[in-house]
Amino acid sequence: MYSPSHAADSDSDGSLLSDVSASPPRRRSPPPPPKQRPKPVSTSTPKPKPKPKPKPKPKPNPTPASVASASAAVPALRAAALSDPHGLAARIAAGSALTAASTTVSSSSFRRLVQSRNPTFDPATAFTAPAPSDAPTAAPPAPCVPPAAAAAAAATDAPQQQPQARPKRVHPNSVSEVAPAAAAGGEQPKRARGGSEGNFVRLNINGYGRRRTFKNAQARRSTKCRSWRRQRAAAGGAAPRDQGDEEGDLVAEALMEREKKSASDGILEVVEAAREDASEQNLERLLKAACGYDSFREGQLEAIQNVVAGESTMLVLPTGAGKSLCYQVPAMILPGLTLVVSPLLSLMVDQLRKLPAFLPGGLLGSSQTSDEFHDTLRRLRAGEIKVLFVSPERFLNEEFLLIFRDTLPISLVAIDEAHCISEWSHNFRPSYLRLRASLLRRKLNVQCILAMTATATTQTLEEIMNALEIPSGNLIQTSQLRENLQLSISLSDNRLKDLMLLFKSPPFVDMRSIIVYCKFQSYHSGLLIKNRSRVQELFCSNKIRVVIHYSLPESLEEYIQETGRAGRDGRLSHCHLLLDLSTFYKIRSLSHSDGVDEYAMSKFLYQIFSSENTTGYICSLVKELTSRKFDIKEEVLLTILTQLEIGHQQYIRLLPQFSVTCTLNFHKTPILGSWKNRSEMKDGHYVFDIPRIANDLKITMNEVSDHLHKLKFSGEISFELKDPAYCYVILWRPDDFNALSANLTRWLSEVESSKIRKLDAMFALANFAVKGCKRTGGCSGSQHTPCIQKKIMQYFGNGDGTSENDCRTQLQKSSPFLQADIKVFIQSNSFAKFTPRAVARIMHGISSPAFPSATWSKNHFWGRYVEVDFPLVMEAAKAELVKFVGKGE
Ligand SMILES: Nc1ncnc2c1ncn2[C@@H]1O[C@H](COP(=O)(O)OP(=O)(O)OP(=O)(O)O)[C@@H](O)[C@H]1O
Repeated sequence: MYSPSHAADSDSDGSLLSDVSASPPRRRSPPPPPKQRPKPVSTSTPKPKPKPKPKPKPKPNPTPASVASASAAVPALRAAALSDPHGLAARIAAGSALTAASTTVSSSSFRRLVQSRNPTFDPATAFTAPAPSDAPTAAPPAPCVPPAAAAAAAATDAPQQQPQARPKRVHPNSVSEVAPAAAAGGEQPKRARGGSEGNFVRLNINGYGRRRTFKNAQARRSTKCRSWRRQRAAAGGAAPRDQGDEEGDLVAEALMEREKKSASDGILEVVEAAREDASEQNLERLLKAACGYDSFREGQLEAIQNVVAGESTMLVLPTGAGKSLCYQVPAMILPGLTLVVSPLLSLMVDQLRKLPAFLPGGLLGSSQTSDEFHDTLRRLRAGEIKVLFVSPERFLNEEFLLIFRDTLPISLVAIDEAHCISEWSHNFRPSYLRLRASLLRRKLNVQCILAMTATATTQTLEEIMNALEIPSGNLIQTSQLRENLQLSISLSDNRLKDLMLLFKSPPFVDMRSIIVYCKFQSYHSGLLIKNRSRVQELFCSNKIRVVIHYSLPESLEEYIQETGRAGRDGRLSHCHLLLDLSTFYKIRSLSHSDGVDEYAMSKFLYQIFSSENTTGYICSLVKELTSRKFDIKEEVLLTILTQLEIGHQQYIRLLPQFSVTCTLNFHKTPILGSWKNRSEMKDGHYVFDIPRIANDLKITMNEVSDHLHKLKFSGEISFELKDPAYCYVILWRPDDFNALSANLTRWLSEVESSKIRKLDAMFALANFAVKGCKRTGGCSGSQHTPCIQKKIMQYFGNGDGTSENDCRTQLQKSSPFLQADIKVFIQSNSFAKFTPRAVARIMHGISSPAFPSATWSKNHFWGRYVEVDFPLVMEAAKAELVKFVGKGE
């Protein structure tokens, strides 16, 4: 197993650096097997939808046995690591374990848990308290009051002293007003009841009150008019139902009756009608009743009908065109849960807030507190959530899958910003790599996927549809451009001055709400909270009329997305781009910050699969340490690990990230024998590695952590967790490390090239507008709407997303002083172990984990050659390093 101390030792030769001496001899890697290409994607605008084709019958739900046999295909892992890796099942069943603080160590469930997993575990030795002198001598602090106890005390005292305030009615999806729930036992926020809100929908459209096995995939397009009731009865009727279910049904039925009576707005009736027959008329009635809109916008109806019929669909609508509605309406109709995967917390919060009032939503983000997480879990299990927003990081990890085991049927997975799946998109996200139809089907029994994006080239669309197994006939695409945007560009050598001038000149001078996109500073920097909320509100309420790009966007996709923030209400709006060369060079340089040398990749792979890391055991890589050691950014480390998990061969299984080093102090209970043996004493504290304890005791890291929390809440210990790490279990060791590292390096370098091509295409467009446009096709002054639109259409119509670009001429091919400067630089910093890439990054002013800007930007060569193409600088550095090493310096 990897531990921080090992990390420090294992690269003692420092040989990762100064790798100019040839990499270890290796066989050339075989190219990865060719990807299966989907049928060609039509990009006509808008595209008439082909007649529905008969589809193969959806596969029946895998039985638990079939799921078990599928998972048995991978090498056997320890039961402990697989069965309940985070103790979630237990926590879900028993409520929050953290609040059960009264248990003592000797009677704790922890002991039973360890014994059940590890029969050879000897509690007598493990839990025998050593002599008191072994315990740290620090004076015990005042006993902590467990939060649950404090909450309970507050709950019993408070009402006697104060008259009860009338509960405030809140929108069920109000983000700001719903306080995070206290741990179990604490008071939960009250939800709005009655009328057409929360409960009404929970009971009537969730279907959780009764256990149905309805699967929307069973609906066919040709049966859109088939009764939803009949489908439900057919699918669910045969399943044996136990008494508990029947009771649940009765309760649900009774409540449904009650709620029906109070449903004054008749939404239930409209929802039922749309379930019976998802015709245009019924869906429009639902749209009117639920959202208040009279008609669907282009693409919406078709997408909704597709999804309701259980057909996976790719939806490409411009920003602000109303993509969210395409999962909201199906969520009202479909019986199970709708999961929405979204890349940014702010997006999720915004979408959650915008759910119709009676469509209850929840959120599971990667930065949630444990209380928030447990509150969402509780609401999920209580059937109070119909639409769940999930971050891609949370999605499909073991902890997440456990939530859905057995209980919650999922009708639809909607993937927002689906372009993040494709490494050829402008915004590739490693965590999106896990979103594959095969995985969704296997792990969550999801049959229907809705992928949504505002911008994607044909190559990106192909890749998304391939990964999500969306038939080419199910692409719904309208123009990626909105007609109400006036696009202008001007060349600037003093952007701040030009920005100020712009603000003072028409039409910008009359505008009250403006967004300025700056690459290197966020919108709220330096804003007072009041102003910041106003900007946020304007941003969310579609009232932005002007967008100014102070820096060049990194791709045409980004340009479209960002300009798309303006005029979302359809009114004429203005978008101006200030083009300057220095920003272009800076951004282009930064595009090289993710690259990895093959040699570093190979060393990293050896670390992952180090012989200390036993197959089937929990292994960890401390993020910061590993990143510095291999000079690879943390996101790139994660990308590589994810590839090892989801590639053609599954080498590892990623576990949730965890802080793996624990520093412990005992206040009451002397240290557990088993833990003591595995700890080091440092400055009077016990320090141990959580994965090591988990592996030795055959329990999960979450179980170790839960136990620590219990002891902490009962005032027996205090502890600190540090060293956030990537955690994984090895399933399969690579046969050929060299081939694997060559493949991964090549893949990363292709991703990097694609990023650069996109930036170059953006630059080419802007450069053409300011220098090449003859202003004959309707362009005038800095107004370039016609020529920009034309170029954008060409770009998106072009298979690989590239377009002719003239930016390369802007980059210098070389410089007479480059070689000499590199020589001086290397000689004057001979203490450092450089790679050619590291030298080139410094010459380009790019910070990296091993050569951070905080240290290296003081060097006067920092960023000096930003205008010379990066690969050329790398070549020059390599030549100099070879000479330097050759001389034995
Ligand atoms: N059929 C409709 N009629 C009127 N307004 C609609 C309709 N559909 C959606 N809208 C409104 O359009 C606005 C934009 O919708 P939404 O946020 O779903 O757009 P989007 O396509 O997801 O945009 P982005 O790509 O920027 O996230 C919302 O205020 C929404 O209520």
